[in-house]
Amino acid sequence: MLIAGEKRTTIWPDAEGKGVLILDQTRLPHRIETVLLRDLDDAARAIKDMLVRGAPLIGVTAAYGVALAMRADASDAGLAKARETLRQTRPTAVNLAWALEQIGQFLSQMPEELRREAAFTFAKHLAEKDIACNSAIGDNGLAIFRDLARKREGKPLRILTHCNAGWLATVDWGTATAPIYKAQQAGIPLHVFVDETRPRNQGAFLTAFELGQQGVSHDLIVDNAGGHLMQHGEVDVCIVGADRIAANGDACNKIGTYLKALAAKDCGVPFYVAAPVSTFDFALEKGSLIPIEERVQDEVTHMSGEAASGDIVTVRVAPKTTSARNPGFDVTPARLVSGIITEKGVFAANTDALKALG
Ligand SMILES: CSC[C@H]1O[C@H](OP(=O)(O)O)[C@H](O)[C@@H]1O
Repeated sequence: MLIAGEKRTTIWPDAEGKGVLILDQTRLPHRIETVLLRDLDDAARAIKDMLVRGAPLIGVTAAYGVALAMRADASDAGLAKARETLRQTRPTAVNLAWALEQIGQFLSQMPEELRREAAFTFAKHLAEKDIACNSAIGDNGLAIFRDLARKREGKPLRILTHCNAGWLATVDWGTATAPIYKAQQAGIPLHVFVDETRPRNQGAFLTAFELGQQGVSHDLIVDNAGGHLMQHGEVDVCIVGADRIAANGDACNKIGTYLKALAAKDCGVPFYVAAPVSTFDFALEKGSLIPIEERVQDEVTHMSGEAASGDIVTVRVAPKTTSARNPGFDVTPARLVSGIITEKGVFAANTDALKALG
């Protein structure tokens, strides 16, 4: 359960064996609520409707979704159906396809009668691996933050991040936030500028919530303020997550990331992408080939929040006659990326060393 300072987690098997519990991220920050996923359809819906989100967490949830499916039908056909149902939920984060391939290969090699228990064991393994992986990303990113902090001569290191690549986007630690939490633990003074990240407000709702829970100094900013702060020397480093990274280091992340990278380049601010190797898609030579999820218009024409009554409400903010475009992600070219922080180390984009990870 997520209590500041105690074990953080976003997904865990129900102790009574009824299914898998998740933190319902559509209710944060106003409500801390869990949802029990009982079957494949529950898991698919949780990913598609973003009760769980974030590339690594989507992958782990999909693995648990396969495990839930095996309880109903552990046949080859049942396994194929589970993989296809979950694959169709969201197209951009490659961790989804990666996790389904991993658990699919693992289960297809064993007799049906063993798959039910083995699937849950494998999903738990992926979850534990995610935690270790993100902790290593944190350690590798901490080295960068230490170097940058030295120039601050005791004043806070000022970090800008976009969307939520925090522990809420993973099983724990996060990717972009892992170096932040490690730096906090190491006693490095820091302050984080949190992009609100329209339209789903993952920054305002999730990253701000996380940092508040952990006691990390931060300011929420509108998405369009980041360039101004960088122009005025108020940002020392940008760090973001990723949903899919092409073989050349082009990084696909939440919509608006590309604009931050452009501003960072123009202002001489280091711009880092933090992601596990499982977020790389080495089959794609460049980022323009990454499928970009187009989500529903209502996410743009409406906003949700907590009313004075304490109810969570959604209101229309655009005229009824106004349509909307809602691409969920954009691609930051490798030339704008200072480095990619992985569990295996920090790599310059578009290099042979990076490609050798594949
Ligand atoms: C650690 S991956 C986080 C990544 O996923 C988010 O997308 P979404 O909230 O739509 O799942 C966003 O792109 C984050 O950077």
